[in-house]
Amino acid sequence: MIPNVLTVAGSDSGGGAGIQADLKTMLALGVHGMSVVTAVTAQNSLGVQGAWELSVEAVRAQYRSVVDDIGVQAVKTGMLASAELVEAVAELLAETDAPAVVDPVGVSKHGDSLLAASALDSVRMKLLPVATVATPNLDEVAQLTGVRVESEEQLRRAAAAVLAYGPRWVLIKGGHLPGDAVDLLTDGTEEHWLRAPRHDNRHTHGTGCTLASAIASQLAKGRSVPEAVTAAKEYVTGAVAAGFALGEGIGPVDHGWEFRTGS
Ligand SMILES: Nc1ncnc2c1ncn2[C@@H]1O[C@H](COP(=O)(O)OP(=O)(O)OP(=O)(O)O)[C@@H](O)[C@H]1O
Ligand SMILES: Cc1ncc(COP(=O)(O)O)c(N)n1
Repeated sequence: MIPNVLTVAGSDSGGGAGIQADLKTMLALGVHGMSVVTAVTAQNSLGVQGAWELSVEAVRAQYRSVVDDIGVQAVKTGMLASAELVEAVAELLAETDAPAVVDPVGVSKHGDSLLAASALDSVRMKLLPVATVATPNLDEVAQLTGVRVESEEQLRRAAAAVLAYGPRWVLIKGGHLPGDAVDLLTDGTEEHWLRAPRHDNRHTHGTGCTLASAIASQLAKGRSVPEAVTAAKEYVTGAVAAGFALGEGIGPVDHGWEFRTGS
C-alpha cells in the first residue's frame, strides 16, 4: 500500500517552497501527497510579493475532506499565517491518529514574514505540544524561545528550550551556521547529530519545507523518528547540491535530483 501524507501549508507560486515543495518531495519519496492550502503567496526567486490567507472554515473543510475519506499516515505543517489558523490546525492535529511534523515557518529566506507576530504564543502553547517532531531553524528558535545560537555547542540549549513546549522530538536545523550543515535531533534523552557537507550553492529556497515533508514521508512508511530524519537529511542534502539557478535571485533546491542522476 502507498502511504498517504498530508501537507498543511502555504502555496509558493515559484514552486520552490511551501505546498509545491512538499508535494514534489512526497512524489520523489514514493508516497501519495495531499494538501490543505492555508495561504496563497505571490512569490519568486526575489522574494514574496503578496500573501493572502484562507479562512479557518476553508482550512478545516479541506482537512476533513482528506482525513474523513482518504486517511493519512503522516501530516506536515508549514506556513500557517495567523493565530486563528495555528489554533485550528493544532486542534485538527490533536484529533488525528498520525505523526505530525511541525515546521514552525516564521520568515522566508528573503526575510518576508509568513506568520503574524501575534501567532507566536499559539505556536508555543498549542501547536508545539501536538508535534511528533518540530523542525525550527535558528531564526525560529530565537523567535519562539529567545535562545540565540551562534555555534554548534549551543544547539543543545536551543533544543531544550523548544522541547519545554512539549513536542515529542525536536530537530534544530543549523543550516544558517557557518561550516558543515549540522542539525541536532533529540527527544531530551537520545541525541542524534546529523552532519552533511555545506554545498556552496545559493539556490536553497525551500530547504526547510523539503526536509520536513521528507521526514513526514519516511514516518508514513513506518520508519522511526531517527531513521526518518536521517533519510530525509540525505534527500535534502542531495536536493541542495543539485539546486536550480531559476530567476534572478535565490533559486529552489531540486526536489527531483534523484530522478536526474545519471540522465
Ligand atoms: N548550503 C547547504 N548545504 C547543505 N545543506 C544545507 C545547506 N543549507 C541548509 N542545509 C540543510 O537544509 C536543511 C534545512 O535547513 P535550513 O536551516 O536551511 O532550514 P530553513 O531555514 O527552515 O529552510 P527554509 O529557509 O527553506 O525555511 C537542514 O538539514 C540544513 O542543515
Ligand atoms: C509558502 C511558503 N512556505 C514556506 C516558505 C519558507 O521557505 P524559504 O525560507 O526557503 O523561503 C516560503 N518561502 N513560502
